[in-house]
Amino acid sequence: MTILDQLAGYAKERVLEAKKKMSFEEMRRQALGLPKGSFSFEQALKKPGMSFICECKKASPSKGLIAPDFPYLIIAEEYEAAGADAISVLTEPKWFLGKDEYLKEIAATVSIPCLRKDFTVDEYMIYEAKCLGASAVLLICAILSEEQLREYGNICDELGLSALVEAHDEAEALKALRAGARIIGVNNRNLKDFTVDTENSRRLRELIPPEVLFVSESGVKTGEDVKRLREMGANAVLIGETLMRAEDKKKKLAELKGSL
Ligand SMILES: O=C(O)c1ccccc1NCC(=O)[C@H](O)[C@H](O)COP(=O)(O)O
Repeated sequence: MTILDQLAGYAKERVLEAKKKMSFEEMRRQALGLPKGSFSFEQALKKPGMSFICECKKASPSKGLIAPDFPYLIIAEEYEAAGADAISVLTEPKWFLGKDEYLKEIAATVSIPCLRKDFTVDEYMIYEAKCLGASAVLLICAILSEEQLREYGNICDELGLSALVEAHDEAEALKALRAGARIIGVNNRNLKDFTVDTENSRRLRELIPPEVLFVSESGVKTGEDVKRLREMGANAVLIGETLMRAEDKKKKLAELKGSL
């Protein structure tokens, strides 16, 4: 069983528990009662040049504990002040030590869009993301059928949320396109052995039409990486560990933007 299977299996258990606290009907009712979102995440990625999605992540399956102290609100404010275009907030509790509260508080504090970075396995999680203040959710091709990608994309459209549809290989990128994805994230991390190769973005970029926003995820460490990804046509980079480990996040983001 891959780590993704385990993450998806546990997400299904979490949804069952969450539904005991608030029913699907009630969660949906509350989400639909909120003002429709303005697809602000998608808009943020449409600006000319490279957009930066900066991640708040305490731990991960591949790296274990990354940030023992995790002043998530300060980190989010630093990202915003440093010129991040959007913030990715991990809410998965077991392997990433994330919490829904992190997203709720960050989204209420910053004015840039927030992505709920979690392992969406049920439409309940999309309505929940809206109630937590997210502007976008992650849909992973490896754990969702094409039909689910399409259905969940429609729910996002109804709520005004953006869907970042994640692909790891050619077959998944084509599946995302068939399902109507408007933003495709290519993960450079091989989730079987955790190796990272940003060339994965180059391989898949060619398959994805220019009108579909292209996000390169994972393993971005230097300004040179960012420059290379921009040259290969990425609209945005999603950066976690490099920023989380940086003492001075403003300086690190400036460095990453520097060579553009
Ligand atoms: O990072 C992991 O170990 C991981 C394992 C299994 C599923 C997902 C995983 N990471 C999620 C991410 O997509 C990254 O947090 C994100 O792309 C940022 O990556 P990085 O800049 O390398 O921290």
